Amino acid sequence: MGREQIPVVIVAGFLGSGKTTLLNHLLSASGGTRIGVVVNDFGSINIDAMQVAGQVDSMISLGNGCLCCLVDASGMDELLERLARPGAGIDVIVIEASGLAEPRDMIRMVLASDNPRLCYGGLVEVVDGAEFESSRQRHPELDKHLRYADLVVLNKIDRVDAERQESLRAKVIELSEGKPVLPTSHGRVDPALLFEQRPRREEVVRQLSFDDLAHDDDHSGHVHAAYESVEFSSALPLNPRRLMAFLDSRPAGLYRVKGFVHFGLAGHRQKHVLHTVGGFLRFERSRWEEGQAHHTHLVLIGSGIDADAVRAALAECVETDPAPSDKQAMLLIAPYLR
Ligand SMILES: Nc1nc2c(ncn2[C@@H]2O[C@H](COP(=O)(O)OP(=O)(O)OP(=O)(O)O)[C@@H](O)[C@H]2O)c(=O)[nH]1
Repeated sequence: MGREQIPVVIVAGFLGSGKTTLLNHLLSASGGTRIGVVVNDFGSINIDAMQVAGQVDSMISLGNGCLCCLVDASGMDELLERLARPGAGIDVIVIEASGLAEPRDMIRMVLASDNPRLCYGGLVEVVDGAEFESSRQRHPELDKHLRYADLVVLNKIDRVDAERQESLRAKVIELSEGKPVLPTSHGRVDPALLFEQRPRREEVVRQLSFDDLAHDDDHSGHVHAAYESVEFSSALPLNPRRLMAFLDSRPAGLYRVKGFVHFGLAGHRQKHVLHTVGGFLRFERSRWEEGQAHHTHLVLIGSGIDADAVRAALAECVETDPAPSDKQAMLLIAPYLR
């Protein structure tokens, strides 16, 4: 079986919003997941400490260049190629965009990559909750950045009065057009939201861990970003038309869908691995493991989603025809097949 694809997650956000803090949190809470990091300003990341802790296996610095200026997609490809080479053993790549980067260009560069080992892992836009209104006034383009986000981390919520938090969140949801918005402090997002977590590898000698090195260990009173996770399984095949209708109209708050689907149509009985991040959708055909019963299993993750409604909508996608023959329906899947 081939290696799983490596998601490339872009962390963007205005200057000082907390991108580096979020990245440091992901590194310290990643367990055994190996994160390859691309940063273009390493001033604030304590690289020596991370290397001591064995948390960062590969790090590529772009010095003082702005990442979004690398518009030549092949340049980005090369950069990602180095982190994606099988020998590096990297599970996920996180690009920390400089505060001035144009998120749309960053997404385009990642999507343009033709490296089959990589997949788009989403744009995480970090917002400084405390400075939100004043930053918007000075930089109206920030509103647009929110629209491109797959997930918005509403950071520094500890600096926002309790009575203002709800209206602030509502405003960010409105500007991001319904994207999942997670209020946090110190970027404490559950890494499971962004990538698969692996158990800590035993060979990593834990003399000194990043947790030990991190300065603010006091988690009391900190907000942990809340999200919902829904699981759906079916031993019966799914109807491709109905599944595509569900995916086309999925709520904006549904950040990720991952898993595999069984469409019981003759000629299309392979395992269809499904991966969505925000508005991005991809199917990949794969083989069922030896002896594995053909079935569907999906995990759906989002914020502000109605778990029962999502489950009910998926139940509606179950094939009712005992001998499905609508092969045309697979044409709806074809544009998303890799
Ligand atoms: N009170 C508070 N401070 C925070 C929070 N998150 C980050 N900070 C502080 O805000 C400052 C900026 O955080 P960074 O993580 O460096 O922000 P950044 O987005 O990487 O900044 P640039 O690289 O300059 O764009 C640092 O002093 C952080 O310690 C938070 O949730 N609450």
